[in-house]
Amino acid sequence: MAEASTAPPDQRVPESIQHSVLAEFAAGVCRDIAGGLLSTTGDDLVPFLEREVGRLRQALEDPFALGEGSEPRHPPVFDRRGRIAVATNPVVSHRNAIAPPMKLVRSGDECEFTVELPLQYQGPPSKLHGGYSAVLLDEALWKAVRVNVSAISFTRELTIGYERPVPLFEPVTVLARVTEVDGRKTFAEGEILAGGEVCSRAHGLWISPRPRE
Ligand SMILES: CCCCCCCCCCCCCCCC(=O)SCCNC(=O)CCNC(=O)[C@H](O)C(C)(C)COP(=O)(O)OP(=O)(O)OC[C@H]1O[C@@H](n2cnc3c(N)ncnc32)[C@H](O)[C@@H]1OP(=O)(O)O
Repeated sequence: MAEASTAPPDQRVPESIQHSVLAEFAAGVCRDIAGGLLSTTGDDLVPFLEREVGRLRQALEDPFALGEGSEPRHPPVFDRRGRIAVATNPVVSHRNAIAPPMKLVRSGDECEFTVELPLQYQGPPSKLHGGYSAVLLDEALWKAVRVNVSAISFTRELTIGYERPVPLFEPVTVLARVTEVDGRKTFAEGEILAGGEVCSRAHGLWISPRPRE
């Protein structure tokens, strides 16, 4: 994820808001195509693809169809060196078609995210692939560390417990919090919940790299 820019406000956005909205809309269409390719077969396939391409074509021809005044969630920014930084994060970026995207709803001592996973994340039928549960938890626990510890840290260890399957096609909650800070080491834990029940638990260690000599 791109770190917030310290550039003056008039230099923060290197493209028009409309283009940023269009890019995020296009990422959404890509997500819908990715899911639709797994659930649409035979005679339905071509009409499905035509519909999705049509949505994109319409957005290109008439950007206002995307909703006047709508704001991009993750517009590119200039970084401290003046380079364009696009939010590439594969879990939370609205501009990355790979990301579901998982949305931050609360940030503080505990971080809370919500996400609804479509078919392209399936492991067992209608359930989330376990590796992807780890991806969601890694991101959420990293965020809790980022919010509560000043130095940027990287995941050194991550342990996941799978207690119940995580359902697809419905909102799930991901919670994360720091449990201990010890010098460069930060320990954190978190859970994925569906319908108020814990599905997966995680704990791990994040380390900020040794300062350069
Ligand atoms: C740079 C600018 C970027 C700007 C923009 C950033 C944006 C960033 C966006 C990222 C968004 C990603 C969100 C999801 C999070 C990821 O996915 S992060 C990516 C996955 N993780 C990685 O690639 C990390 C790979 N590992 C590494 O690079 C290095 O191991 C680390 C983590 C930097 C640590 O290296 P190190 O400083 O050499 O660590 P080391 O000296 O071995 O250990 C440090 C201390 O921890 C202790 N320790 C090590 N392991 C353990 C353990 N298991 N238990 C207890 N203690 C331990 C050691 O004994 C040592 O203790 P002391 O000797 O200090 O007492």
